[in-house]
Amino acid sequence: MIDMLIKKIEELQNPTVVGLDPRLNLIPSHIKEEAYNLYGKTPRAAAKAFLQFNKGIIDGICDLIPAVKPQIAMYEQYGAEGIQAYIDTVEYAKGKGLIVIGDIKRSDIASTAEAYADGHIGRVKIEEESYVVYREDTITLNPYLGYDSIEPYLGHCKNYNKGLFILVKTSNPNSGEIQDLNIGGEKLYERVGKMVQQWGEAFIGARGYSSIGAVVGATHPQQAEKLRSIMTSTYFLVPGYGAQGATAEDLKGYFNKDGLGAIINSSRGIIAAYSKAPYKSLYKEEEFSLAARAAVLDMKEDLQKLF
Ligand SMILES: O=c1ccn([C@@H]2O[C@H](COP(=O)(O)O)[C@@H](O)[C@H]2O)c(=O)[nH]1
Repeated sequence: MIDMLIKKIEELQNPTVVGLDPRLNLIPSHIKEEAYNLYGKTPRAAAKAFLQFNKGIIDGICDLIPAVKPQIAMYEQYGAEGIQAYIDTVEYAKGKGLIVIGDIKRSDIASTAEAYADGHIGRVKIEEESYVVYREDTITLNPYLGYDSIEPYLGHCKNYNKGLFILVKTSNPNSGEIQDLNIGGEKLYERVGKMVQQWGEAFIGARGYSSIGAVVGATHPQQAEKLRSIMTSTYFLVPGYGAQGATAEDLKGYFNKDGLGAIINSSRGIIAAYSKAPYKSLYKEEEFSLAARAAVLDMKEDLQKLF
């Protein structure tokens, strides 16, 4: 998986990931109105509107970026219809050649983790039949239950060429309350980083990086620099650029000297570009897809300053 991702990053000269985090207040009115007219103000309408919006966004940016990251919470809140919109979004993005990072942040005991692993990156078995359900290429996991909670996913990474991004240092303001705790002379996030690096060693691809990556927030550049030095072959998925305030200047320490090692996510900053300066005055609401494209091109240019 990781070699596939690196190949796309290099071809496109762009380490940008676009987060597909639709919310009703970010969906242009013409899409919402059409869905409400057909389905009423229902969870079904929300799900249909999300899918139509996502297709527009994906069409506008699929030739510019290597990957998208749908955030499952946005879909799950609407129940079965929402989940279907998530699955259809994954399918549509893959059909357009994008790598899909499912931001699902799962964590549970091994026997339950097996079910998550089978559904998202493996196969579910029904008697002698087996089915692929969610189809993401890689998913996010929370490691705080320990190795036995991660292990069920690793076999699927090998067997089905999938990947993981495991939370190490998250972008939220209070992440330090737990993740920066001192434990025997080091920080908890450093210890977790070392563990993720070690779990990933059996998954290193042709380019020297592992398919077992880490989530390292863009809002914590000092911690990221430390992690970069510990986790030399681990790819970082970096959320926090844009809407959460991180800028390209914060991101230098997330990359290795080869210019690789990190993919930078922006969700609201891209998908809602049409509603914000400077794009709002250049694009109509109906042109949300063009506005997202312009925002991706600007982000690419911004990140290129780093190299
Ligand atoms: O540490 C983390 C882990 C995950 N996220 C997720 O990334 C996006 C960020 O969205 P923006 O609109 O670009 O702020 C969202 O899905 C988060 O759940 C994160 O922000 N930080």
